[in-house]
Amino acid sequence: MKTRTIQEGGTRALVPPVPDDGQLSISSASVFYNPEMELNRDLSVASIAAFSQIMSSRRHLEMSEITYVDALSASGIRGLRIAKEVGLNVTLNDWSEEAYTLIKENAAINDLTDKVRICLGNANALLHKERYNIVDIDPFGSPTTYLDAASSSVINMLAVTATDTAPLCGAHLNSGIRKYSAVPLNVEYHSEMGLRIMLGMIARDLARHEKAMHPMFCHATRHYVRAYLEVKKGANKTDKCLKDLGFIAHCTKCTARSVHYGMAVHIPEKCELCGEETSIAGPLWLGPLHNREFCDSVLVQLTNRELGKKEYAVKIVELCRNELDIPTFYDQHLLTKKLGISAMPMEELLKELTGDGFKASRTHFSGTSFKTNAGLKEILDILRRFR
Ligand SMILES: C[S@@+](CC[C@H](N)C(=O)[O-])C[C@H]1O[C@@H](n2cnc3c(N)ncnc32)[C@H](O)[C@@H]1O
Ligand SMILES: [Zn+2]
Repeated sequence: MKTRTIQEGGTRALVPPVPDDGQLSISSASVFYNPEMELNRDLSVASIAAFSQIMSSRRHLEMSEITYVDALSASGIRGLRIAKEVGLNVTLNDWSEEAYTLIKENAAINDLTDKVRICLGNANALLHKERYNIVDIDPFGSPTTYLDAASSSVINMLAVTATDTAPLCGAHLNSGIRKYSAVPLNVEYHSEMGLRIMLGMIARDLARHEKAMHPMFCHATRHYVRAYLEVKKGANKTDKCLKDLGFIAHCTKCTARSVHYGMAVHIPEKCELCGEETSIAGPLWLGPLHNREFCDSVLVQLTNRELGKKEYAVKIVELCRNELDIPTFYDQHLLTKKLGISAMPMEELLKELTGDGFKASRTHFSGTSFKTNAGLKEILDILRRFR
């Protein structure tokens, strides 16, 4: 296979050349390497390092005693970075023979041959057979077909990427329903919707194995969503976790929304504000997306490392750290456009909301979005005040 050398963080790797048309697709390269995912992998290194450090100090473990698997490795770059830059006991798996050969070469050029285990086989077979402290599922497309096996395998942390943003966000509705056993809505907070639909699915998969999840840090970009979830075993913990599943009722006319916790709940059919019929999304995850202390630890890890996408990564984690635990956000531009007035500076808007006694924060989802516990009516009153 023709290859070129790339460097991410402190790790080098041989990867397939960029296709002639510059378009990356699953069929254009025999082994998939996506340079756009460097940010995702930089954040993985920092997040998994932060989590492993917490584990190692709580349980008096050496980093090399903590097991990590990248069940879908491709060139191996993700897992090799975790081995080299974090020092965990890493297993890399892929079912493609070409990927397997390339991972071996990449382990060798990083002096990791004796330190990592490389497997050729089906990710689900491996994960149903073996237990790992940290399980990473980073597929091309939807992670759902790996979630049962990953839930069976995981002991402490599950990290999951989904790149099928159109089904997740309601743009391809039937595909979303088929893959995630849930109804997403293509609304202005569709990126958060996608993340919460994926998390809802993961919570239900883990629950079948009597495991509960606690999101530590989750983020969405235009091309994917990614979640780092602490996992705990036990029926009671799992029952408690499932209480954070539910539905969102959204009014497509005025954009008011209400959240309804539970799997069998009564959801009002009419918008409480304008009386229009609501659309229902779910079941999805309504609980927190981030743990503040964990985000602080990830920030320390990012600051202390040489990373290609460090600046952007820090910005995302800082925004996530300060995001309110509220399941939807508003887009200021959409609201002011509807009102026919111009938008106010975001800091001003947040100051007005907090001045009126509400909580308010920016979000990492977009520069024009904000979260608040104020109702739509109160938000519109503030925007009109500043027209
Ligand atoms: C998106 S790539 C992985 C990218 C990699 N995690 C990274 O960060 O660069 C997905 C890989 O999964 C492999 N794959 C797909 N289905 C699989 C399965 N059921 N078992 C094992 N490998 C599989 C493909 O061969 C491909 O190399
Ligand atoms: Zn309404």
